[in-house]
Amino acid sequence: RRDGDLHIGGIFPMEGEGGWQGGQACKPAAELALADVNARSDLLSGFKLYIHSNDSKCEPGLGASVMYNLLYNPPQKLLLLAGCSTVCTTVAEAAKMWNLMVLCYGASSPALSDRARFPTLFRTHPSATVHNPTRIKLMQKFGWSRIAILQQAEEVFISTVEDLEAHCKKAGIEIVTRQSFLSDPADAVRNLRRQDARVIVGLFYVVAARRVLCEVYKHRLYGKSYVWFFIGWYEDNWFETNLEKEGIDCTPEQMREAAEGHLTTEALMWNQNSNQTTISGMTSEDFRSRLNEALREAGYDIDGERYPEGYQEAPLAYDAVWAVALAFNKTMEKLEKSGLSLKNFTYTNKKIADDIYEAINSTSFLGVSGLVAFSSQGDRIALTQIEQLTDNHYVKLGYYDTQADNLTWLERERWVGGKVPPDRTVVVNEL
Ligand SMILES: CC1(C)CO[C@@H](CC(=O)O)CN1
Repeated sequence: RRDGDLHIGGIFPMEGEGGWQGGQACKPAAELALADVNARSDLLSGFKLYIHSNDSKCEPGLGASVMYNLLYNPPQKLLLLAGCSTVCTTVAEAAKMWNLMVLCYGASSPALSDRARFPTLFRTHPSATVHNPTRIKLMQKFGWSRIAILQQAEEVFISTVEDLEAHCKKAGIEIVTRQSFLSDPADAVRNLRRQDARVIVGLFYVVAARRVLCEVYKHRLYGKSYVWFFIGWYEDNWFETNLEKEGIDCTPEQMREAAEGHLTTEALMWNQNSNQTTISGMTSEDFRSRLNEALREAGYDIDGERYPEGYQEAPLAYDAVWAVALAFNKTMEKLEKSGLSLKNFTYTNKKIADDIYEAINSTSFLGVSGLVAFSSQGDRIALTQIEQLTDNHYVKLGYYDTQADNLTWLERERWVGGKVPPDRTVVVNEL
């Protein structure tokens, strides 16, 4: 019989001004998973898993101090869960000194895909680069081989664009111009028109996206001769809210007109097949109901559509705890063969750390966020979803499985001009 307790650290972004406060929904989701794995007699039998957590406010410094407090206060922790790219960068860079795995449920930065800097990092949240093969696939599908890029000067978008450029080069797609801006996109948008850009990939946070869209309206860089790729994880009506508050001098009608027809790409975070039973015995819709119940109890007005931040990513946190439990289970079985257990883990014991690494590295299970598996860089392997804004609401156009290079297309796209916009000015020779 094995008995005892297994402890991990949880660093959740709950409050804070900047960044992503996704811990608000992700912490409750992780706690649901903790209850579920502890209720399973066939998992970690004889052991109970505990999460000791604190708020990072999505600030790397505070995240670091939360980590030190977790490590220098008993009981000893076996692994760290964390959210936010900035916090994961700091925590994952330091954790290797304690032989600790770090599992990030809310970090999209491409910079984290680096085994040299982050040898023990895994993430159930896909890298922002997961959009790029999908963008290329769509360009090939619609015959666009001449594109432009408009990006906000933020680390996550800079490294995503570098990855996109590499994909374009490989696919023989020409980038006629790459414009970036800090916070005011006016000049950058004007330059797009000068370069006669027609197919434009836009990479910016949602506040900058509203500024871009108003400039696009003013420069008439929309309609039947243009195609915009935006990021798909903004809130649904992002282009008509907060206009006054953010000093956008376009009306909701003008914003809607400029937005009509744009495409979006995003990583799938909720298993699409809603009646498929996952490892927990729940479907992703069962999970949604349980999460909503937990959030109501925490005081969120879910029925009034007042969702906490991180709701979209909650399945990633839920599945992260399952990945830990399954990896510990696998490690325990292996250690038992040599008369050891996870209770023998210490911060200086690289041997057991390597066993835990191996176990996480070979993860493969169906979670509420879909198939959970990691690349050799510890990145989440995920499907992407493509949508188009038609008559002011988002229509699902299809899904893309990069690994299998399989595009599921629903034939629902509609073009303002009734046909696929060309990627350049088409000269019609008079006969
Ligand atoms: C899709 C998004 C909003 C991207 O940023 C992640 C947070 C981060 O990368 O810091 C959370 N999920």
